[in-house]
Amino acid sequence: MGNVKSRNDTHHQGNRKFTRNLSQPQLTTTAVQPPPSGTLGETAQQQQTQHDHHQQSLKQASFWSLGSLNWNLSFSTSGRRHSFKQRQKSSRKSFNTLQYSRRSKTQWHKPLTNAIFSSHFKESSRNSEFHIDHLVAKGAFGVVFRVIDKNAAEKQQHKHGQQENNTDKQSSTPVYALKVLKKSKIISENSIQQIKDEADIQKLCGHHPFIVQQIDLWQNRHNLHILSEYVPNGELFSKIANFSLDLIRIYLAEIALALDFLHNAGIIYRDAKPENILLSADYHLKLTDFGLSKWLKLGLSTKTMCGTFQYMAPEILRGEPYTHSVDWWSLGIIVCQMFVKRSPDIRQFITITLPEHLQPKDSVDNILHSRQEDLPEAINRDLRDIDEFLPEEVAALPHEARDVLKRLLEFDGQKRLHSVRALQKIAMYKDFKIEAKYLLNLRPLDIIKNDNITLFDGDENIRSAENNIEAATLFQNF
Ligand SMILES: Nc1ncnc2c1ncn2[C@@H]1O[C@H](COP(=O)(O)OP(=O)(O)OP(=O)(O)O)[C@@H](O)[C@H]1O
Repeated sequence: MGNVKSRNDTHHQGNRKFTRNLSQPQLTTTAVQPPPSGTLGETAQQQQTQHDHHQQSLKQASFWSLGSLNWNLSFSTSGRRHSFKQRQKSSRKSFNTLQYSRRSKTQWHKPLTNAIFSSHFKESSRNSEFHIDHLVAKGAFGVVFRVIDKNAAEKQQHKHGQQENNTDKQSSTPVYALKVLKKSKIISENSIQQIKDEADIQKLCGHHPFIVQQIDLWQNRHNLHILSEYVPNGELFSKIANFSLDLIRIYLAEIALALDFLHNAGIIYRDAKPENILLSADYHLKLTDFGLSKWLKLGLSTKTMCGTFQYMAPEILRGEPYTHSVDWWSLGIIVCQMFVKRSPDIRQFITITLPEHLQPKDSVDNILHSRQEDLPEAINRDLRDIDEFLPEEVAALPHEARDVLKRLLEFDGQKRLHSVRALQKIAMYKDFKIEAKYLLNLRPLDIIKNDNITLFDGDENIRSAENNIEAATLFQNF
């Protein structure tokens, strides 16, 4: 089963926040223009030279220089975004103020747009220091590339050149993930503070072993750049087809440690889902994307409605104030998906709690097109019993698995399991230490092999030169 197929599994449906399909080129890049045919006064030889140059460029596409790209991105406003945030009035006001201040101008004044972000993003551009290796993903505000540090790569080549006949010439290539965000999109979506919080939070917490580390931040005229460590094995469910109890025990503990760390640092994460959980080289987990995270002291509550529908806790869907325990609910949904490859059916629940304009379209359509007598009984009442909501396959799971699911997917946020300390005490973690050091000494790959777990070949869409050209094209036209 390939990578693409896995995205069509039930537990992935309607939950993507970016497109990875690079198979449909849209426009040609500025960096690699096809040779102009029959330009006036051009000799056949000149045309041939240009053509050869073009072919050469195609071959070298895996070494795109960021500096050579035209950074004029255009964002589609119709693009689906599955993580969402209901904006607060106070921040909307500040956006309006910004709009009025530029009313008479046709373009953003460079110093103004730079100044908006300069507290977090330095102005010295580092773009020319990196080659785009390939497009990793397209997110809500920008794109993520795998990039290579040119200088470090050259130094390494030089070193290898001196180590003739060295049997092991392979060493780690200096690669990073570069997230490029369009400033105008951030401003127009009133997300300036959100981006700054994202940068601050990742900077503060990135040293945690199960959180993606931030390396650097900078801006140029049009874009913001977040350089992070590159996590090579992709998203959790894009790579792993099925999970054993032993593997789930490790992965649940790792994400629990990351969330607990954030919570104790005064941060609520609010977007725990498989797309934001990446697999490192040795198949440990790393949490990424702090786009919905917010500074919130442990014990305090907030009420901005945000997240990804499938993973949002009942109290958020009800529009009630909520606490850090919403992250543990999301973790429960992910663990349920790992156990039975299905999500709990939250649609009935959403229908009775979300205001109509916030309901996912398919669920509203399903309801509208159903005859009254076909509507599930639960629609007209509140769901209270967790067994009504969990997939039926859960009943066949071992006791400790059912136990952890019920504790994480507790409807009452206050009763819900919401700390590593509490997790450590339950049956699933008997004789198992939920500590980073202990976990890092375990080898998930051994478990994957021993338990006959299927790994998807996740890199098929990003390796060829053609796809790298499409990556640059997509980047330009995004
Ligand atoms: N450091 C990284 N290493 C490898 N892949 C990464 C890294 N960071 C992000 N990605 C990939 O890029 C995807 C999008 O990244 P991210 O979620 O940060 O972007 P985004 O614009 O915030 O997306 P959205 O707002 O739509 O959730 C991730 O789901 C992951 O697949």
